[in-house]
Amino acid sequence: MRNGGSRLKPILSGRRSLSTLQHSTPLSQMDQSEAERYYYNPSLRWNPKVEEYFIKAYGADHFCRISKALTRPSRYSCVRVNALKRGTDVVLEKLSTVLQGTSLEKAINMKGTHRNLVNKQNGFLKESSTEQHPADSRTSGDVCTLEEGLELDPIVKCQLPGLDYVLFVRGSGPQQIEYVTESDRPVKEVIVSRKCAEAVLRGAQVYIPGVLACSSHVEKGDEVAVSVAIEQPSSDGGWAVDPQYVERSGLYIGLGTAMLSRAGLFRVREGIAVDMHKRVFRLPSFNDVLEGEIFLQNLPSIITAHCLDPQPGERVLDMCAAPGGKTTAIAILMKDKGEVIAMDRSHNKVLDIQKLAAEMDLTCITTYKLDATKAVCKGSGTNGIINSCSLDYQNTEASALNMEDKHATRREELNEDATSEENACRGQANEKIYMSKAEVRKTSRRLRNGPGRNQCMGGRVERSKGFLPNSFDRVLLDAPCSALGLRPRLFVGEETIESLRNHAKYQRRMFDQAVKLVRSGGVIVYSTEWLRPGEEELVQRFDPSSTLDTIGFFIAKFSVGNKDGDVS
Ligand SMILES: C[S@@+](CC[C@H](N)C(=O)[O-])C[C@H]1O[C@@H](n2cnc3c(N)ncnc32)[C@H](O)[C@@H]1O
Repeated sequence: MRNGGSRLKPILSGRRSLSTLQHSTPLSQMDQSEAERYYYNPSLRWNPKVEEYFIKAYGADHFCRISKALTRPSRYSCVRVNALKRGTDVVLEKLSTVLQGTSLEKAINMKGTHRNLVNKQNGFLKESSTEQHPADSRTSGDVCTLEEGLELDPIVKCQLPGLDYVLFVRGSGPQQIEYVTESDRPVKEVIVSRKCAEAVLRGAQVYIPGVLACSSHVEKGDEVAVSVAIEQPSSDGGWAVDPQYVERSGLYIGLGTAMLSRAGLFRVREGIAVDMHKRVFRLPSFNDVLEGEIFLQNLPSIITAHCLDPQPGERVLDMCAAPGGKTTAIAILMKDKGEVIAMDRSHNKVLDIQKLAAEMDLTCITTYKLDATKAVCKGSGTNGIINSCSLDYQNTEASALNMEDKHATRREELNEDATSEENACRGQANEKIYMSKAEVRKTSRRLRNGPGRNQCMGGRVERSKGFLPNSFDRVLLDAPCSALGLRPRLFVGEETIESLRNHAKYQRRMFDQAVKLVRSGGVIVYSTEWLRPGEEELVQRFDPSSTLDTIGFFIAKFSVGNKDGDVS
């Protein structure tokens, strides 16, 4: 990859929110290096001190492999079936039909497999195929690995005990893609935010908020090459995204069809911007597929809820619950009987939990906006919930929040910030000689993540002042963390040694609250990322060649004794 450091433009140099990319050279006249930039091989940028620390801790080779593995998605998508609505076999058949009838079929390469769902064996739903596969020679009773299972069948059931409501859908990659046009003209381009690209690599389409820049003259229906704007070192010693930055070698994630003209991409605020038809990593998109019947979720997240082992009729607390993946898994395991209290610090995210619960037809979930570090109430009350008050936001600023909450919430909600403001903000960037550091940070974050949502989404959220000690049978603490370990990750430079350590300190405060909230004899499950200082031993065990969807995840289950003694 060429080093374009000297060609870096300052982050705020863009004149418009959606920059125009200029291409004038026909492909045939491009020099070799320019034509060769169309591939995918990003290298993960770390904070130098974190890199130094991890190299020392894990060894250069192991760390290099971890770093590379993080930039690639897993080779399958993991789907949790809403067992209260459908049986896994029914969903498996439905999914096969849905996938066969659409462009998703190509994505998972179903060709050559003649689906004839006949046999169930060892948890994998097997099929008769005209092609004999070596794994077919195994005798009844053999257990095949996930890799083998997916070789045989594009969709397989999980073999882990108790997890037969989990399906794996085969993907593939990296693929070689030809970025050429018939007319020998340079392919038109769309540059997307990093968060958008990470989702696309996992099978999503490119949505409008993720688009940062676009070639001129893109019309609806044009084929466009999609690349990602990743943070680069900036002149002030930090990191910055410049969607106009010309050095794009190794940052191409596929080809798609523009669903709108360039002008349309400027105008519209939501919807699909680019329908990806050639992906570097082929994984199906599950947008609008069997809504409410399935949920796309990483395997460790599913295992976390499973590990909590919630029982029907119990009272369970999910302390950092949004968007509600684990909350809904817990409610389903409880057969929607009992009470799952799902809290999150962010108003909008609480709405996400409500939306997901409604989509899955789950009624035992109650949501609250509450800071998990203050989850134990000080006063007394009934029913374990103190002084909860109801707040009704209708697209207003969160003016009713006190300042402390407001700051905390703002940090979380920066990713959800204003689309309309963004245009103005970036438009003003050139004209303004002075911008406060906060404004620069905000703008930089938006360039990185895409504009996201506009303030509060509107909707009713209950705000709780906390719960009584010993009031839950089980508590899940899926603590906020660096998420280092979830793949794909295309940039990790913002994590410093200090921030990685701070996650642990913050989590400790939440864990102390969890211990108070669970009753004697109850259970706490704590889950977080793996890659952080002080836990080298765990990381040594990680195999970067694994195809798992999460390469660093830590789950711990604590049985709480008589509360006077220790938690074990
Ligand atoms: C790892 S995510 C949780 C994912 C979720 N458990 C799921 O499976 O869908 C962490 C969540 O913690 C929330 N959070 C961060 N700090 C918090 C706090 N002090 N109190 C409550 N929630 C917090 C964030 O808003 C974020 O939604």
